[in-house]
Amino acid sequence: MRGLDTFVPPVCRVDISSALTSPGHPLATGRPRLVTCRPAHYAAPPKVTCLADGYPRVVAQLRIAMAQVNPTVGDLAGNSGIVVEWTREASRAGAHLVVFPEMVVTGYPVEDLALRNSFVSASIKATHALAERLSDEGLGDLPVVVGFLNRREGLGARFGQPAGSPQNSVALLHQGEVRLVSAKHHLPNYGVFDEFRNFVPGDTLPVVRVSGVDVAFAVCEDLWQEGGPVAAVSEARAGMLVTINGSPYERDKDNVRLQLCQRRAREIGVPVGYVNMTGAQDELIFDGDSLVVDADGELVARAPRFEDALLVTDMRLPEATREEPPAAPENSGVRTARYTASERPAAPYTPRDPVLTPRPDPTSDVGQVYRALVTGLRDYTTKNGFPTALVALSGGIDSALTTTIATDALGAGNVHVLLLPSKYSSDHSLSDSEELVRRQGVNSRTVEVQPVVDAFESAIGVSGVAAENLQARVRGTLVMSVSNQEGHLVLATGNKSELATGYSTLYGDSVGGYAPIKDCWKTLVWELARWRNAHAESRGETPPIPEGSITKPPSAELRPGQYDTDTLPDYDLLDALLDAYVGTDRGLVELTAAGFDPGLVERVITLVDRAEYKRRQYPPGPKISSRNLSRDRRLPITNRWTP
Ligand SMILES: Nc1ncnc2c1ncn2[C@@H]1O[C@H](COP(=O)(O)OP(=O)(O)OC[C@H]2O[C@@H]([n+]3cccc(C(=O)O)c3)[C@H](O)[C@@H]2O)[C@@H](O)[C@H]1O
Ligand SMILES: Nc1ncnc2c1ncn2[C@@H]1O[C@H](COP(=O)(O)OP(=O)(O)OP(=O)(O)O)[C@@H](O)[C@H]1O
Ligand SMILES: NC(=O)CC[C@H](N)C(=O)O
Repeated sequence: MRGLDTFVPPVCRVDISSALTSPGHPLATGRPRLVTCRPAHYAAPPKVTCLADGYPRVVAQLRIAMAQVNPTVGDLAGNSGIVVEWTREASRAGAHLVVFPEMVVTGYPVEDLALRNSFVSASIKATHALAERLSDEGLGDLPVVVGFLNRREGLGARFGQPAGSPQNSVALLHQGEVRLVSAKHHLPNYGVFDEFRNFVPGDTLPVVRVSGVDVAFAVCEDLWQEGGPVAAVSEARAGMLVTINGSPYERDKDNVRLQLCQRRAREIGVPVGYVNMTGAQDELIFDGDSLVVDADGELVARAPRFEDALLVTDMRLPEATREEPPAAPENSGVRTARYTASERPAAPYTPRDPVLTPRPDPTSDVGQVYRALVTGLRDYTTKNGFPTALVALSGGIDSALTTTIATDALGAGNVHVLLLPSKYSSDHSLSDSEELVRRQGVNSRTVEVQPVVDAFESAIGVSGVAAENLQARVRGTLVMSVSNQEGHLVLATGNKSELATGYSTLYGDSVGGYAPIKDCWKTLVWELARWRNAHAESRGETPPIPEGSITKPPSAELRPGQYDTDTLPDYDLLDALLDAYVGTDRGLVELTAAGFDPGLVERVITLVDRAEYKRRQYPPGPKISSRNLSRDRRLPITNRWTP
């Protein structure tokens, strides 16, 4: 039995060319969210493409629409509605083909919902209903490619589902029917992904002949791995490869994706289209960034980031010449193959090419992180049905930035802040908070915490760190009570440096439903605040964050004259060390060899390892790094191993 690495799947084809009429529409312009691309070479005489067999191909024209949209997990009806709406837009734009992201019908990732028979059945039903609805609404002639959750019949042993095993699949909808189905071949199982737990792999390459061009499809990770469907594209003599993706945002990943598409296009000698989703799902943010590269790897078209968009691109592609009957089995196009334990899950992709391409997106790296955080907060809040958010505002940078992200995501009217001074709060704590409230126009109220702290103290008698933490816990209780009473989502304000070292109070400042900056090192928190203020200034607006909140030395203000640097090293050094430890799994020996002081390394490693229990209880928050402190890094709490 061949392993996944070398397995080249058979091709399943469907030819729908004859059913298609010429689009005959001019490219629509000026429509909202429609990005049309007419690459320079479009107007030039068609290039004659020579394939591996040396035969020149006639060149056909294909107008392909890639819909970068924001589905919601589990909202099958809402997601189907999105597909219909954007298909209509693609039809207006005269597209020959419209392609949606990975598992757009169910939302992505569905995690263990994939293991529920009822959910798989609902997804299959919704996909068939979607094909019918598209036809009923006069859109049946336009081939629509969607990702959905399917099942492989007769292969249920591994998942204990008599009806069959779940598959992350792609479907072609055309003229009221699901015409072709095929499943993702490479299942990512690293970082945040658990697809080997949830799906069985597919074993076919789907190829659709549309307007005379053979277009092959693959699903996300299939592009990242050697072998499998992408390797079969040349053998299938397809004229273009289109991948449907649910590729989460990480800093610097846009370049990696572009280079990957470029490399694959050169390898297989045909253009590559890449459609990704937008929005956020729990901790993951999807930044869109859909793109098309030609057979030489040149960037032809690129959609905006973090925004829904329809990327319409005119391609000149080799016309399919082989007289070949569709090879798809009668109904689904899926061939069954025995799944064996020798098939391994996909390994992480390591870019091989040096980063040569200049960053095409003009937005700065920090600006992109900021947009990602806003997207994450907006979608978590709205998709979970919260109209408003609540932050405890201390005048420090963490709560100031958290409030600002909330204001940008939800609007000032939907953001509430509590000012909760205690006897240790500095004057600037209140004045900086009040200044932020004035600048942003959020809803604010002040509650003195001291009487409540005093009442607790007299009831149980606490001292030292326990007394310090009591203030934080009283604040946490007040914030949760207001949320409970009024229905706001509480935002925890902890940053990644605090989470890593355990520098927060359990059931105190760590309470909340969502933690917008939990994947941002403290040094990045300052950068983000400066970026946001500079961005406002560049637009002639008042900077939203008071300068004092950015420049003051960080302090928990739990006792007089307390500063973070009393117990933690300077944040530049701390963050560099934390990034090396958390981000790369290096231990004491390697970190010391890298130049960090051995005593400091030992101290920091101990802090990080001991705080695992706190991190497990911390709210979810948007992932922006290649290794967050949630699913990207899974460590035991009970652990006597020291690295
Ligand atoms: N393995 C484990 N599994 C489950 N629970 C475990 C545990 N180990 C300890 N615990 C429990 O955890 C509790 C101790 O944790 P906790 O109550 O949080 O308190 P603790 O970690 O002792 O102290 C909090 C630290 O965070 C600092 N802080 C607090 C607030 C804000 C900021 C800031 O600047 O933002 C900094 C504060 O100055 C102090 O250094 C104990 O009750 C202990 O029983
Ligand atoms: N006086 C206060 N009023 C309201 N909330 C407070 C107050 N002090 C602390 N908090 C809450 O507790 C969180 C932890 O704040 P703390 O002052 O301990 O240090 P921090 O981690 O540097 O945060 P920040 O930079 O926001 O001050 C704050 O972000 C805020 O949400
Ligand atoms: N959905 C997927 O298969 C995602 C995996 C892929 N490597 C990515 O992050 O883009």
